[in-house]
Amino acid sequence: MRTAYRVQDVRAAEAALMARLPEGALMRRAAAGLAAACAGLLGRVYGARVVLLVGSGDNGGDALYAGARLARRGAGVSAVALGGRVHEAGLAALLAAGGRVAADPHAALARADLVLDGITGIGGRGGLRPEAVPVVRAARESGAVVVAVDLPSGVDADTGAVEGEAVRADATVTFGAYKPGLLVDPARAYAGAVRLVDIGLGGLLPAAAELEALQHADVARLLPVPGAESDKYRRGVVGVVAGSARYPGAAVLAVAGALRGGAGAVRYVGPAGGAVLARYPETLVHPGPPGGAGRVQAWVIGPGLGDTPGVDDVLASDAPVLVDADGLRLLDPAAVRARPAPTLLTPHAGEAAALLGTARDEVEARRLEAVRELAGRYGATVLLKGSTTLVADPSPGVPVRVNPTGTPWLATAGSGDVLSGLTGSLLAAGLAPRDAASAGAYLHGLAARRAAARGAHGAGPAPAAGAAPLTAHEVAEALPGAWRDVQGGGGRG
Ligand SMILES: NC(=O)C1=CN([C@@H]2O[C@H](COP(=O)(O)OP(=O)(O)OC[C@H]3O[C@@H](n4cnc5c(N)ncnc54)[C@H](O)[C@@H]3O)[C@@H](O)[C@H]2O)[C@@H](O)CC1
Ligand SMILES: [K+]
Repeated sequence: MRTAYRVQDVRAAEAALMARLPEGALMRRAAAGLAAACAGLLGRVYGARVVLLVGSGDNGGDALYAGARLARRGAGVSAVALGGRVHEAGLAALLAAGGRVAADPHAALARADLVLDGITGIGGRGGLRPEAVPVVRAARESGAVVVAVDLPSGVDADTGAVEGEAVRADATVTFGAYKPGLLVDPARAYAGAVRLVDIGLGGLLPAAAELEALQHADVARLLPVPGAESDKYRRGVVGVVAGSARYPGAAVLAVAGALRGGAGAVRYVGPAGGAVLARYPETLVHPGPPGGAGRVQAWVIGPGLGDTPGVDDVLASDAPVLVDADGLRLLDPAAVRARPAPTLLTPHAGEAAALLGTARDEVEARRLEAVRELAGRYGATVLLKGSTTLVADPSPGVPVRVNPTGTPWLATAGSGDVLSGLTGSLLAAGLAPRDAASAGAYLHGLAARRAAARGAHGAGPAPAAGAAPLTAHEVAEALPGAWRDVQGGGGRG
């Protein structure tokens, strides 16, 4: 599991560690890790041209010390100062190692092989300052590898928000712990490949992280495994209320996901039973209303409903309920809060904005705040879909989960219906809402990657390149392969 911590928690841990160590020891550790990562990216350090963008704080100090290490190994290193002052000891170390201050920043950048962005780290406030913008653009356009020190300068470490311009890095070398902005969009997209350098903060960070990203082994532990005694009822029956005369396909896709989520049976309720049975004869179908459909351990309601029939009926049940799409319209916070069983809401940014009474852009810009706010308001677990899908628990202090398997290929019609069915099925199989949502998002993303990489049915690890457009059905059909990937472990714990 990857965990990310807020700046105040990272600073507190650093302060506690610094009190036990000689002056400057932490920065030397950080700089050593940073220089090693740069050397790896350069391949050959001797003769390489490195430019340091140096702000006025310790982030610039890290860049200067790392630059000194690279200069000692034969790199040509020059520093461009962008703040009112520079880290004095760091600059002295660079000069002593044979580095220099760039006479002409733009000329230095034009010839650079690698640029280290040490403008701001966790102390940065607001976006990039105007004077830094042309320099950062020149770095990006130079063709050099851009490595962000701790964080891409200009992004908000705690929220992942990006105001104005920020450094677009190929890689980020972060110290001590991940920060939320490295895992949540929009900032995550600026960070490139993120590498964590251990500076010894472990044990000094709070017990509960701000953010968690599950990996294969974590998801494998959550997935339901049928016991020898299991029958379909013990494995859980998921009820799917979806589709309409106008949108029968949503019913078929939600059922397609539900059949691959570990529940023992899928009960479809609604007017699209014929279309569902034609594709999945193993489904139990009922025309409705949901109250008369028979026993279920969890409900999914919303995909393709067109209107909101059955929502009140389902919310009145004492089983866990997943509400998606049309089911989210006009959803009353008081009715959700009053439920005796858990509720899981799965909006995309537009639906989340409607529930919060704000604009979609606002939600996109501040995803972490939006998902927490919704979970608090509805007293429900909330899965906010998007390029970095987030899952928030209604209890404060519980880490938000961020899904690491997302892919732009998932932005395809009907893929959300598959996710609803899959996640509802995991709920019916007995997973807690937060676990069902995060395991569902993880498998769904992995399935999309598999399907985009080489069609739905192949086995074995998916290649990284050569992806092609995919349909929601292919995502559903790739789910069993995604389960096998996760259960196989692949060493990605
Ligand atoms: N505290 C520690 O123990 C360690 C800190 N380290 C480094 O220190 C960094 C934090 O250092 P600081 O607290 O000095 O903060 P930063 O260096 O991140 O930034 C603060 C400085 O930048 C200026 N600044 C703020 N916003 C700005 C903006 N938008 N544009 C330009 N300048 C801006 C401030 O006036 C201040 O001088 C970490 O990100 C990490 O790189 C590492 O060396 C590891 C150890
Ligand atoms: K930086």
